Amino acid sequence: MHRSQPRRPALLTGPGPARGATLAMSGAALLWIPQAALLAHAVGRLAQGAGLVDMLLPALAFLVLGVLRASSEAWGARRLFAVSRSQLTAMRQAAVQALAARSPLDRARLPSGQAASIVAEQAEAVLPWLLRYGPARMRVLLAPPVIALVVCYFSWLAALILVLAAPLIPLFMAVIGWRAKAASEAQLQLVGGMSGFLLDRLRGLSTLRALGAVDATARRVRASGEAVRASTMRVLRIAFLSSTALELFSALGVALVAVYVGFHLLGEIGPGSWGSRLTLAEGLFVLLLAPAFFEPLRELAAVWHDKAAGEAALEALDKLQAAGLPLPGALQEPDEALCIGRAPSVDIEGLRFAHPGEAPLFDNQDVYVRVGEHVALVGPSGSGKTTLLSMIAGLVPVDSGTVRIGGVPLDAGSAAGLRARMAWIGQKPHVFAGSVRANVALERDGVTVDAVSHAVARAGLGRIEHATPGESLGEGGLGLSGGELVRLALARAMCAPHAGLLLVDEPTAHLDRDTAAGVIEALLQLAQGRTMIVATHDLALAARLGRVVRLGEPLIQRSAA
Ligand SMILES: Nc1ncnc2c1ncn2[C@@H]1O[C@H](COP(=O)(O)OP(=O)(O)OP(=O)(O)O)[C@@H](O)[C@H]1O
Repeated sequence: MHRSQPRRPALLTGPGPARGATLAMSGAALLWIPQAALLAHAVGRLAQGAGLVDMLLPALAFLVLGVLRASSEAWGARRLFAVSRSQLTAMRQAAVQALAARSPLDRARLPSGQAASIVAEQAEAVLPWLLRYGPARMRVLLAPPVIALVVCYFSWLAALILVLAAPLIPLFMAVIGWRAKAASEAQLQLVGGMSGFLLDRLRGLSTLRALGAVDATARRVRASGEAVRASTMRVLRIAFLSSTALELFSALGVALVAVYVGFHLLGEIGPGSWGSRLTLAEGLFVLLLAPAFFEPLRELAAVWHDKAAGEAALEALDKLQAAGLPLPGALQEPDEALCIGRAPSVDIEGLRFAHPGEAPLFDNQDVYVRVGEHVALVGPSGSGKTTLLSMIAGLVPVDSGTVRIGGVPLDAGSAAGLRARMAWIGQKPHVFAGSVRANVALERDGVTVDAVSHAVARAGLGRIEHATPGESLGEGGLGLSGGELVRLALARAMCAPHAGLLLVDEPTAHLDRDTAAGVIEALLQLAQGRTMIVATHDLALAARLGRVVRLGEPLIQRSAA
């Protein structure tokens, strides 16, 4: 697919809120022209025999201009920092919102470790680009042309030397910059890949240990680290090369002007100053302006790789915002006013759905679950049980057909409100690093301490809590058994009294008979007075539910409902 150019931050594209700040920072460089004039004038006067008293006024003016220059730069830098920070925050928010707006079933989403690395770490590279590259670029557009004109007023030959030396610098910078950008992109990709790899392996540490794959994983981590080191060195080499080339050309330019002015003052070189000979003060003035002509170019070169890194980071942020499978109603507040009843019915009509790039999973499927009914959804592996539960939860948009929960059509407008009245109980609930209670409460509004205590006791989680009082559960639930994880999911659902529809995905898979029996009891107790659909291969569980339905057959004839 053709990738569009990354969106440039407004600071670099047009008049943004920080345009004034950038101008103040860049314009400050021009104040060196009157400062140099004062300096040259004072030296000229001294050479003509003036006393130190005559120097007081120029010295004072020089000082005032210096203070003005420093304060204008400081004000601009502070203002630019504030605006750039808020702009970066906005970019991060947009990326996170785009991630949140994608369906959890979207396989094209970046691994969470990589996404986290881009948002938290790589995105920071945008800041130096805005803070240093932006003002440096404007200074290059402003200062050298003005200085060249001023020098030209006194000596066209000195101006010509400056103007001829200048293009060599951007030319070399551009050539080196292409390589720097490619190297920076490769570097960011490597760092992101390594972060993602590390996070995924840390999550699966117990599995790796069980499979005896810890050594192999350690070797891969070492190899990734080595690749990142080599790529960092590549970026640094290019950065050093670019500044060396630049220093060389600017030193040559200044030296040529100095040679010209020196020989001109000695009377060795006549032409180049519009027919009249330069005075000492004029020669000195030209000489003082020559380094200031190259200074912005040197500054730009020093921050050139900031642009490359910033653009690469912006591209990575853009990648996070690429369109994908949407999550219906992702960024909406749940509609509190939706009225679907305490234990809603589920009515699916003419459902058609295919995962992206795959054969249709459902073709004109009808499903109906009555108010308060408990249904077991069975079928061979891959028949679409989990996918169907996901569509009832509004986690993925249907291709065609309608899903109604409690009579309310599930669409982008109603999905958030309907989801707030459902609970999902899966085999692998995500466990956050935190206490058992924090993992049950999940900082949800209205979940009281009493409700959490009650849920922990009813779900049989008290044993883990007492075994590790006040201790944090590991990220991803390391060390928790399959049965304990399902109990945690049950306890979470118990703390959601408004969830009238329970969607349960294989709650007893991989559990021994006794544990499974305990989970089934807890589940049935939780489901009292609620509608429940359970995807399962467990015949013992299916037998305890009101109705068993094979996928591919209508759950109930609509007329019989
Ligand atoms: N996020 C996804 N993206 C693409 N295809 C998917 C996705 N999730 C599932 N599938 C595919 O859809 C089909 C149905 O999968 P699903 O998990 O819904 O079946 P299931 O009946 O729940 O299976 P099981 O009993 O093994 O859990 C499978 O072929 C699966 O590969």
